[in-house]
Amino acid sequence: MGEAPAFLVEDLKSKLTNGFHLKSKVCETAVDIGCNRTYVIGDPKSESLAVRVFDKLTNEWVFPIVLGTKPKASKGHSAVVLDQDRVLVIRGDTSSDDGFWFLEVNTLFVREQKARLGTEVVAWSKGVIGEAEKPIVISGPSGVGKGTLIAKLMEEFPLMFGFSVSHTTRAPRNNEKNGVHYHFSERGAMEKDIDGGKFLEFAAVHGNLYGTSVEAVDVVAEKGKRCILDIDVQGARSVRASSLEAIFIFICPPSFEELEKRLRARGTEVEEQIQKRLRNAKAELEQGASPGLFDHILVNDDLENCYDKLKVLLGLTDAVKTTPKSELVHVPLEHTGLKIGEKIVMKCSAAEQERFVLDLGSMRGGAPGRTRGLRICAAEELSDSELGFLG
Ligand SMILES: Nc1nc2c(ncn2[C@@H]2O[C@H](COP(=O)(O)OP(=O)(O)O)[C@@H](O)[C@H]2O)c(=O)[nH]1
Ligand SMILES: Nc1ncnc2c1ncn2[C@@H]1O[C@H](COP(=O)(O)OP(=O)(O)O)[C@@H](O)[C@H]1O
Repeated sequence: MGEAPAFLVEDLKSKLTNGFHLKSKVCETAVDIGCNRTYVIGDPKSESLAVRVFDKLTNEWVFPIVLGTKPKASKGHSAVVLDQDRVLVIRGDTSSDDGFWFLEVNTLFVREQKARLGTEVVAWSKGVIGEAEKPIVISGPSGVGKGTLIAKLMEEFPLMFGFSVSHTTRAPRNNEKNGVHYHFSERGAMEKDIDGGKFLEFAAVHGNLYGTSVEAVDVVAEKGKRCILDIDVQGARSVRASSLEAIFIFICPPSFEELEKRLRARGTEVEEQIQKRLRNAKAELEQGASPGLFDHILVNDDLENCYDKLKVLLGLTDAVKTTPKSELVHVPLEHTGLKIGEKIVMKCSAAEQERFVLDLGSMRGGAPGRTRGLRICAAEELSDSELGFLG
């Protein structure tokens, strides 16, 4: 594979000196990161946001493994280098809740995956406007009442909460539906997806494999709902260490005897499994008390009482706060932009008067999850010199 045709790469590069310009119908862009690599994004044929890398040291094209939830195809996009770790890709002709995507090329997550997979890796992370409500992690020993409490939340607030459907190698219980309670999986297939970086966390629990896929969390966020994860203490530790900021709640039984009584009364495990779960419960109860792991510990004695406390923790008792959805804007196919510090000043073609600022100053998170905290503000918030660019 010879040298990239210079006209292709040069033509495609965002003109970074004074901003970047998307000529309408441009389905391929190129940006330089570092002195040896040009990242080419897009494919004119399929309009997909495929990624390939031209390595100037070897004069070879590199086709990386692409992780994370991928953006949909786009009739045109623009690309601007934010720093040595990520490129902002703006999909034209979309609304702002699906318009801003981050191609991560050297973040900690990408570097970890490169080391693990031993090959070139990039990862997409979808930009989320505003501060989506934090996900909620609920842990506790088998039989304590996690599922019961979560079911009550989902029933009372169906539009607010979404359940992160885990994968597991455990066999389904009589009342459990595949894709609803769990994605019931073969161990081999699940391990392959874990190796492919598709899981936020996974753990061996009671002799089975359980895991939360990135998609499982994104699907809930995609619906604008608050994600609830029912995962064990090992999973809680992994999420605590990840870029996914969450609220961590541990549910305790009023006594060990009561826990055993509930587990037996539920009638879903055979004796051997009950014994295993009770043995594990002792360790889980200790873990639940570990400093800095869980934000809240709730004793599930009387169910209604515990449920009321859970709602207080989640701020559900007073008039439900409707966080004002930040103004969604339309990102037209043809747009021009200028990166000024942590702001992207967007100006649209003459025909469209939209002009707005994408403020990245408080963005955080990232692949394999989403990049949150983006802010859209009016151009009027700009200084005169910044406005000067808008003409
Ligand atoms: N780490 C992790 N644990 C999970 C996940 N899904 C379920 N678990 C935990 O696995 C344990 C067993 O779950 P399950 O077999 O449904 O039994 P239950 O606790 O009696 O409902 C529970 O502690 C769950 O919280 C997951 O995606 N990741
Ligand atoms: N506060 C409670 N008092 C008595 N029984 C309860 C209480 N909470 C849950 N249960 C019952 O205990 C059993 C285990 O509850 P479940 O939600 O399946 O626990 P987990 O999901 O933590 O394994 C179920 O039969 C449930 O109806």
